[in-house]
Amino acid sequence: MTRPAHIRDKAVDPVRKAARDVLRAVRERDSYANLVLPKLLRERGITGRDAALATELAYGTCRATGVLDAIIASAAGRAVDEIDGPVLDVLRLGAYQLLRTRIGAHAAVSTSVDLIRSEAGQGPAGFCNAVLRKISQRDEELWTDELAPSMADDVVGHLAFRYAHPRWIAQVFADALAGPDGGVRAGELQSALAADDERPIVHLAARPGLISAEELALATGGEVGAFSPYCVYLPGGDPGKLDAVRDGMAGVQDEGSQLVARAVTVAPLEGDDTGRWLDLCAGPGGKAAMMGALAEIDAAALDAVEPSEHRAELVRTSVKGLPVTVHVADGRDSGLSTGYDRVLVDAPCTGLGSLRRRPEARWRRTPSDVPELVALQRQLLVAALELVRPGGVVVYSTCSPHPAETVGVVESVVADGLARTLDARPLVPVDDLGDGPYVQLWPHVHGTDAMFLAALTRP
Ligand SMILES: C[S@@+](CC[C@H](N)C(=O)[O-])C[C@H]1O[C@@H](n2cnc3c(N)ncnc32)[C@H](O)[C@@H]1O
Repeated sequence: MTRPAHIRDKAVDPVRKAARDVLRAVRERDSYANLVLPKLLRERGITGRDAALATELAYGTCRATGVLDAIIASAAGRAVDEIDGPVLDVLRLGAYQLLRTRIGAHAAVSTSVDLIRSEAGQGPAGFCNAVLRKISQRDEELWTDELAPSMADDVVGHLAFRYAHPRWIAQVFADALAGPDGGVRAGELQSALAADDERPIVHLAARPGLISAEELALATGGEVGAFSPYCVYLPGGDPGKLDAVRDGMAGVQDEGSQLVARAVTVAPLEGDDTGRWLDLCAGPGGKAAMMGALAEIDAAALDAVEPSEHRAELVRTSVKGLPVTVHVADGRDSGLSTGYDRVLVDAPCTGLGSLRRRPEARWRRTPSDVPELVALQRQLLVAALELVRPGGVVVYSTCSPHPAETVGVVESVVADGLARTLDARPLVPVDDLGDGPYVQLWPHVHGTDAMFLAALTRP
């Protein structure tokens, strides 16, 4: 029997309800959790510790979805696609609390049952209660022992389950860590997946020429970054509320991305830098803003290309006041004239290197996304090589460590005689980058997203 509205609403915890509503938007509308949640918290006046808990529950549940589903299916005795969506959202939220937080079992189960009952009535609430109680009988370790392949049979499959990644992505990480020539990081899969399963801290980029990283750290209570001279690590809080961010003195940008943008501007050239710089895939404009600020200091000018009008508008906003011209065009056929000294191709990619910053992304991507992206990446790189002058430099980067998107694209262009690789390691102030000539950053080693970069020139 469904209860009257005033009783229904009373029982529901607003923090869990907010997290549940995010999960629902992700499942029903393919929304991005990190766009939905902040808006929802603002609208409902959820702040402080409650906001932190809602964030942990929503993002944590999104990150762990595939593993939670395997456990729910086992406990429920049926596949998750046979469970009603709204009930599944709450089961995921409850299972996450039971397995991956310190919230007591009683609170995790009862708040979940309340959520279901308020919406769907007593029957589904009873089902939810039974499934969550069954899940609560074991911890995550025991469920992993029960449901994951053993380390002896399948290391990658086991670690994928343990650290909540789809198996194919864990395999991509393993391949990338092994590297094209035997790899210095083979054997680091467990650390890599563990770091990718953590919620990352926010990185700020101090706008070069306006504020130093030290000043920004003082102003925000943050800590100066380890590698990028512009980076500040922010321990917590909403970066959108910081004066420095509101005033355009700083932006939110992963330290790895800062290093890529900077690398383009410090790469040695043959001949003088004539000040013609290009960002061929600019939206939403994080790297264009960094390169534009450095261009201003070096008396250079940056052209920024982006085919999507909406994203081009984001670039215009982020480069306001800088010597940057935004072009709405396809980078493969931009209409720009050749002769650039420095070109960045920050190619559209699977984003497998920044999964930790986009909670639901790992469960949405599929291996079938890769070939089309690789074809586009290659075409963009070829276009960049036509736009750069002889002796100029093209930096090719992806926020993905997938070997097909990184080394595969670069080496296919080199094999066709269209480019020669340069050693990218001296462009990045990071030790321990292996044998080169490429740079592959990793969350578990550098605390950055898994950015790849290669430096190329015309042969
Ligand atoms: C990885 S993002 C670039 C991120 C950006 N450099 C930054 O730091 O903010 C790739 C961008 O390439 C754009 N893109 C997609 N197809 C493109 C094409 N054919 N030519 C140029 N850019 C393209 C996407 O719209 C997206 O904005």
